Amino acid sequence: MRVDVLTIFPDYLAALDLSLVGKARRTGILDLRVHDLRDWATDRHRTVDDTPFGGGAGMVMKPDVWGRALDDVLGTPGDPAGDPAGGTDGAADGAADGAAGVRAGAAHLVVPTPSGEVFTQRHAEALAREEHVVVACGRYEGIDARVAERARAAGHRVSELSIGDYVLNGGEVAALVMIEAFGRLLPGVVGNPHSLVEESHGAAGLLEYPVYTKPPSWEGHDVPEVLLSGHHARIERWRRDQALVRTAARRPDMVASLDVADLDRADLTV
Ligand SMILES: COc1ccc2nc(C(=O)O)sc2c1
Repeated sequence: MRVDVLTIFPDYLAALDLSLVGKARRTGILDLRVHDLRDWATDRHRTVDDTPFGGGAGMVMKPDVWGRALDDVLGTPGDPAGDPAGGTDGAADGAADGAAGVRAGAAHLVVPTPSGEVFTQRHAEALAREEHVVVACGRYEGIDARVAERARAAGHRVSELSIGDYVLNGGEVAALVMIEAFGRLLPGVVGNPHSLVEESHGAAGLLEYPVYTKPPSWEGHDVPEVLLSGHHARIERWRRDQALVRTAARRPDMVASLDVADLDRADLTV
């Protein structure tokens, strides 16, 4: 999988050299390239912003600079120079803003923005199935709206996504979050793929149960007996019940999509 990140702060993405995503880069699972948007500016000050039409505070990122950068990085759908050979239109619904007009093999453009759809594990799963993702990190008051419009018109899937109901100073932190979230789902990145099922927001659709390790008793706090019993069926049931209780208590919004039979059977007194 190829991921390109465009930003005026390339060093912000240095964290992606570390840990599992860094290992995925070194082993070739993830081809991650970070670009300085100012390389596509044409004036000697490498200007990327200008005043907003209609007035208002702050500056807006210039469409021409982004257009040149995205032409180089997104490539033209079906153009081997721009997209990895054999790119498939693999993004499932949910990660995009409508499949209409998307061309097979076109790179998926992700634009972090506070005005975007909230990024969830479902988006991560869909993006992990893409061959080529480009992340456009905005700064100032944002990127001229015509940039996303032009990419859609060229046949690219464009997803404008927010990592939550708060506002950051730019798209880089959101890019780090999203790239880690979908990068870790790529085959071979996480050692034990089964752990992807049981983790919070994973395939089970629940928050994760509490975890413990040695010592069995620590400063008067004991590990639940069942986990020391060696009775795997009881342990599995206890973990499932804990996940249900936690989800019901902390994320009632997630409970709606659960299997009612599971809820009925659960020992919610745990
Ligand atoms: C100007 O670019 C920005 C500014 C704030 C911001 N906040 C985000 C969020 O996901 O909360 S993405 C993002 C991009």
